[in-house]
Amino acid sequence: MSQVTLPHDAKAGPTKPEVRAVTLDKLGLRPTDHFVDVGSCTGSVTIEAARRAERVTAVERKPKRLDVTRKNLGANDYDADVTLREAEAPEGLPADADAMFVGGSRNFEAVLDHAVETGVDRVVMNVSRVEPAGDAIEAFRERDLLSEVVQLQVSHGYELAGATSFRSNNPVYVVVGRRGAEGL
Ligand SMILES: C[S@@+](CC[C@H](N)C(=O)[O-])C[C@H]1O[C@@H](n2cnc3c(N)ncnc32)[C@H](O)[C@@H]1O
Repeated sequence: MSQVTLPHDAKAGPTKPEVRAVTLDKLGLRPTDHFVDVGSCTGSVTIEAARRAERVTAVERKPKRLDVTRKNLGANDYDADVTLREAEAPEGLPADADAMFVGGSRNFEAVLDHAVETGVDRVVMNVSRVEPAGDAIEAFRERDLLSEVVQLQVSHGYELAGATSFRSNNPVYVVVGRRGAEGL
């Protein structure tokens, strides 16, 4: 399968490929799944999911960014039935999702409530700042969703004076939830 290509940019930028790889692994998408991407922005996660799941709903509050999702989807191959919704979640969330990625953190507690109420099986939320990460972990725990927290620190090599040095990205906290999880 070809790499995800993102010819259209959005201010918030995509979830980085290495972080997407771990995120998608933790979501454990199945061919029959309905996946929902909260805060689709560039569509990078939407596209990856649309290659794995049967149905995908992408929800994005900013119309210009939803347009970027649409255009980047158009530049990639995928098999899923994809629905795009301009809404601020929990508004616009489907009631029959199996797996959910929370890439946009507005109203995340209400989004998690919706996930619990509608029986979403797997929920992953990515957070890059420490205090919001703590809030997210606590919110998952309170809802019996908390299964795992992974801190990712990705560095890319570059040539420096004839040798290889590394430039590091900010750490990302991947909060992994499963319905009825027993906690950490
Ligand atoms: C960090 S970006 C997500 C990046 C995305 N995963 C990608 O690869 O391009 C966060 C996005 O979520 C959107 N957002 C934040 N809270 C939201 C909500 N409650 N509902 C819908 N969109 C939301 C923002 O407008 C922004 O575009």
